[in-house]
Amino acid sequence: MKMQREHLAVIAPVRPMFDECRHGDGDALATALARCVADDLRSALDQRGEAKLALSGGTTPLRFLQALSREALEWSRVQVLPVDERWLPPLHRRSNERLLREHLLQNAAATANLLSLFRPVATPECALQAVLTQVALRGLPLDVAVLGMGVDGHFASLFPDLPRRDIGLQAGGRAPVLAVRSSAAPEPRMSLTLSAIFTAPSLYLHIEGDTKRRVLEAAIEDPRSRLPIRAFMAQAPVPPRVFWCPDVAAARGNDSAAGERSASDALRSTGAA
Ligand SMILES: O=C(O)[C@H](O)[C@@H](O)[C@H](O)[C@H](O)COP(=O)(O)O
Repeated sequence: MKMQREHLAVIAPVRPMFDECRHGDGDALATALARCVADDLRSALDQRGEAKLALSGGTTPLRFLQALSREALEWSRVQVLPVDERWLPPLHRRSNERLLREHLLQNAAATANLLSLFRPVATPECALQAVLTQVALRGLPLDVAVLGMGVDGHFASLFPDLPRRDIGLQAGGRAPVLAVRSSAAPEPRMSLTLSAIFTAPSLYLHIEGDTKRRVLEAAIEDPRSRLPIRAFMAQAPVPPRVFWCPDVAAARGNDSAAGERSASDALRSTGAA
């Protein structure tokens, strides 16, 4: 994979980057990120009369989504889509669609339009062509993409054991959506690929805790790293803006032993452990 070294040079001074992107705690981080994303959406609405926003699931985004839902803008002209979906019914507690409906599509953002990556069929593979067509026609190009990251260095549902890295983790990958099965995920997934995520001129990475910081630092500093987040940071057409706060997660107990194990596996895989 060709690494854009000049780009890494931009973000490579990692510790200063973490000084710049550091926010006191999860609440301050969520508010700051919501304001930046809302400004990006307003710019897109001013320029084109529409805006397209891709958001991650998981636990980190909750306060961010709630803060974003309170931002005043023309939400009825905003298309929101998950960067990935667990292959579960939209009412399931682990559904990312449910997360967005419950935490973003409320308050000012109640009128936003949600593009689902889920279809009521048995597997993501069965729905892939339909979802791919809809994402290509209605979801892209994005204006803003906000990614999270697992302690194993995954983002979206692009995990370290992804078999089709050429499609999922190459900027020039031939498909915007991929059906994913991974030993790291309890259910099959549908995920945007880097080629779809990179259509956004505004890229954000939203992470909390020192464990994720160490994984990200190691991935940025090691050109041999095969962690998915390395593929994102190294190929991004614009420098991703990292929003990070220190170990709030540890205080909440999110940096669990399992999380530490995955992180040390990830660090070992980059030779940084
Ligand atoms: O569907 C998902 O789970 C997300 O899209 C995923 O990529 C998430 O961003 C990371 O797993 C981090 O999750 P946490 O915020 O819960 O650590």
